[in-house]
Amino acid sequence: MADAIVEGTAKLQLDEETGEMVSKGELKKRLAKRAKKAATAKAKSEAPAKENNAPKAGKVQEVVKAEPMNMFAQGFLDEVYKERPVKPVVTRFPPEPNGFLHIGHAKAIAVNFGFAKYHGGKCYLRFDDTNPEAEEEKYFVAIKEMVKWLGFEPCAVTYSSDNFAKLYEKAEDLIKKDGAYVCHCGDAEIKAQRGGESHGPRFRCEHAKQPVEQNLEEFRGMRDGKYKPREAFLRMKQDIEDGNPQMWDLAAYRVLDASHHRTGDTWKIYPTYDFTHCICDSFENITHSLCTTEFILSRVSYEWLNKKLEIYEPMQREYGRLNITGTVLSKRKIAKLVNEKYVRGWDDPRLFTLIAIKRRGVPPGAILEFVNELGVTTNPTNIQLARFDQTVRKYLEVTVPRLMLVLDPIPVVIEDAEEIELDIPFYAKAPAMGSHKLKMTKTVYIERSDFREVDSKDYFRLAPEKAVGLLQVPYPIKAVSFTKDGDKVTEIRAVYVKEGKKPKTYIHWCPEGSRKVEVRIHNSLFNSDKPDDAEGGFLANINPNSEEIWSDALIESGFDEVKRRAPWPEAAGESELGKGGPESIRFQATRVAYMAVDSDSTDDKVILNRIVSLKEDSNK
Ligand SMILES: Nc1ncnc2c1ncn2[C@@H]1O[C@H](COP(=O)(O)OP(=O)(O)OP(=O)(O)O)[C@@H](O)[C@H]1O
Ligand SMILES: NC(=O)CC[C@H](N)C(=O)O
Repeated sequence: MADAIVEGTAKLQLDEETGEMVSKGELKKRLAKRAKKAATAKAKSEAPAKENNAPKAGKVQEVVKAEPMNMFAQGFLDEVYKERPVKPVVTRFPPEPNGFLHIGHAKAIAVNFGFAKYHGGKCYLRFDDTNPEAEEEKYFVAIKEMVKWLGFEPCAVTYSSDNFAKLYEKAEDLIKKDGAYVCHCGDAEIKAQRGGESHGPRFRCEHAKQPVEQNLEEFRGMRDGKYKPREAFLRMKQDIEDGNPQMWDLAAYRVLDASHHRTGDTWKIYPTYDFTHCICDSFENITHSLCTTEFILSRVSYEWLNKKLEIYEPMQREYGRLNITGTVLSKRKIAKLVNEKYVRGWDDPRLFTLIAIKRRGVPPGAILEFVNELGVTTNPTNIQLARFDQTVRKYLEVTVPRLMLVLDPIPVVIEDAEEIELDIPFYAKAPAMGSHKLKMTKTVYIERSDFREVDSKDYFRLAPEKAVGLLQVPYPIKAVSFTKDGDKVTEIRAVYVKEGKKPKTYIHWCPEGSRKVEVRIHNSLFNSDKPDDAEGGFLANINPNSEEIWSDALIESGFDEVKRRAPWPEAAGESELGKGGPESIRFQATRVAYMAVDSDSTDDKVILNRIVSLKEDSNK
């Protein structure tokens, strides 16, 4: 029987409904029984009206495994390339260094870097740093790190501010071509010129009539500090009659009394996005300037300016934003969560900034797979958190080792057991992952929830006189007695069951001497799928149980080898960096969840984060 069990445990499967490890045959039986029950229920519910084939709200639909790089070979991005089939392709990812990147930016990174890579070209990481008031060193560093972590290497890291002198020259060129004028109007006047609240007729102000020489002189005056902020600004002379508001003589330069992160106090004037972006794209010979659809109207001014300046013209095309429902991505809102201590920081594993997703333990490859699976079109993609988790789960399933971790340990003394050494595969289905030795002791620890003081017919784990298998252990055990302190069971005594049928289920355990760890189980931070729309605002919608802490969990000693061999999986972007952070120590805690080491860990204290549950949470 012993051999049969050891051999058998390698083939055990998780019963997702009960969380038990059972044999293939038993699982088949259970599934058939449940399917029958579900079919009967369905027949009953459909009897009067046969409708509602729509997928159940909140339920994850089957994720079709996408071909890697699929998003470039077909659909929108393929069309974009066909519109301008040039080589080498040159793209850029242009974040503003005014905050941490979020999951939506992962799409932008995958699109821009991926497009160039797919076509054998190159992609710049360009910091769009024209707004000195909002920029900070820590964001530059974090953004660079995230791009690398996702496995991309920019051909160069550039800064819009590196071009301040050249941009200034282009502004003078534009003035000389009578394409810009210095305007002294205030907000109310500008609004009126653009039709006002009542969308009335549009008109230009008197400043638009100024001769080129005067504009040049005044613009130089702006540069030389003759004007205070808002006293003067450079305006492009576009087409005020045009139906597109992006052509209504947009600002090109404004006076700002701010010191710039890179250029210090050199400049008193700073170019706007509308002036800067298309020209920097042109300077860098960008072939395809890919951005999100809120810039569709801006495409007209983008093309107008490069044409007017007679410089190289990149092609701008727009794809749909990626939005995740059930969380907030806005910087202002996350700042509130952080400042008011609802979360541990910008990298709290319950958030969807990229630093948070990274800290939670999600591998970069899973994020790229997620973006690729969703595909790229011009429509915004609104995705439920559960869908993201499902992709991560599938990715981890075949790439990380298995270990036993007990969240809420309770000792079981197996009276007739002797210490034995077991050889346990890291993942039975992937022999290449190898195996590790584990000493099985006379006392083992099992999950409190795997024991019941009173047995019942439909219960298959440990109970008095009921046999249950311990994963990888030669014989099942049955409980013979237990002791309590008040309501709490403090010890179970058990014996081996050496004769008879194989047990129906197997549970995980840890031997004596296992390392104590803290486990943080993260649940959704908000109760609703739309926290922004919640009554009382998003803060009133916070889930009070979004972080559960198990401070006395135990991890088996195989953890040391998993730690030594990280990153898991090896092929991800983080191994290209030469080393992974603590979060790259990933594994599946059998029957518990996918786990990763948290950055709060020290040499003495290991803290684990739940990356994702083993199955979709039933309460979602
Ligand atoms: N949710 C998203 N989905 C896809 N791309 C995005 C998303 N958010 C931003 N991007 C793209 O990332 C690039 C760099 O973004 P940048 O940091 O300047 O964005 P942003 O629009 O200010 O972001 P946010 O306001 O959401 O923090 C831009 O090309 C932008 O279009
Ligand atoms: N064209 C773009 O990609 C826009 C980038 C710019 N930094 C923005 O989001 O404001």
